[in-house]
Amino acid sequence: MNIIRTVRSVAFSSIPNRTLSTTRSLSTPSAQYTAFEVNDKTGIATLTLNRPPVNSLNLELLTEMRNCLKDAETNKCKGLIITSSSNSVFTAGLDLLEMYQPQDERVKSFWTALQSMWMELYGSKIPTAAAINGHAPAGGCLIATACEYRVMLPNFTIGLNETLIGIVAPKWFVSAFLNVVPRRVAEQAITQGKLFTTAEAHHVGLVDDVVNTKEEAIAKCEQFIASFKNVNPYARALTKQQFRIKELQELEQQREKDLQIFLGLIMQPSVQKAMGIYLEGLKKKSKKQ
Ligand SMILES: CCCCC/C=C/C(=O)SCCNC(=O)CCNC(=O)[C@H](O)C(C)(C)COP(=O)(O)OP(=O)(O)OC[C@H]1O[C@@H](n2cnc3c(N)ncnc32)[C@H](O)[C@@H]1OP(=O)(O)O
Repeated sequence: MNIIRTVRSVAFSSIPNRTLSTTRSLSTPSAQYTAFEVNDKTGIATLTLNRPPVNSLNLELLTEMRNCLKDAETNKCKGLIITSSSNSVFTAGLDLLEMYQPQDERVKSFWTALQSMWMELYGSKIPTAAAINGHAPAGGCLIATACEYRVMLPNFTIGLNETLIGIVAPKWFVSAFLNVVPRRVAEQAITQGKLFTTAEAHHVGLVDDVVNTKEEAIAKCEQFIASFKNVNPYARALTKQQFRIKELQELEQQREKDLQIFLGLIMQPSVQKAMGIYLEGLKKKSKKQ
């Protein structure tokens, strides 16, 4: 196995001690919202999202994620697991504050960073797995469906709920969802903005397995990655590419158009109003708790 020399990480207390003896993480001053570790024994990288309270995906977090994904692939890690440092939220999806009353240049960089992160994850040559240890609405579901394997803890929710906020899930969000659930289930769920419970998600195939603890979820992801141990990585990567190249090329060729569609949509006064009301509702709920 290649020895990893460049690993981006933020040290934080929620990394279980169990992993400390066998994992390595090097800090970079710019990594604020992620921890990135590589297990020396297995060669598997773990990317932990760590932007309290709900890991909402802002420009900086998306940029860090992309850098970690690139590092994992460049350093020929055996696979990559994405999880969260929170006990209840995998990620709350895109940071609504990036899209509500946005600044022109920042919102463009934000969307471009999301496109880049998704292309890196969806097109990754190495096996990818999501240990979904909390709620995963919208952008959270996007990250999960970009991975090759998903395992989830009970009593959380996952799905593309954009229509409930008055926004529209872009085509590439839908394509990845369609890879894992039947078309009819997808159409009904996405138009309704349905968030599936863990049990429902398992039933329709949106998640592959359900386990009770984060440790078990990581172990399941490791098992999935280890299932490729006798497979030639080059042949595996090219085969995976055959399944995913269409969506990747479509977005690559239409990045600017996709950005303009996004801007056109979120800048509509009615969409801004709906987003403002939704955010207000979240804040009221949060104060009551
Ligand atoms: C063309 C446009 C396409 C765009 C595609 C969009 C994709 C997206 O991802 S849009 C985002 C969709 N996300 C959601 O709808 C989730 C909203 N959040 C929740 O439902 C809940 O927060 C939760 C279930 C994820 C977690 O619940 P809980 O642990 O109870 O935490 P709180 O609700 O109390 O939230 C704490 C704190 O965080 C703020 N917040 C929550 N989600 C977001 C978010 N996505 N963006 C920004 N901020 C968020 C919430 O307002 C609270 O803030 P404070 O009141 O200031 O503490």
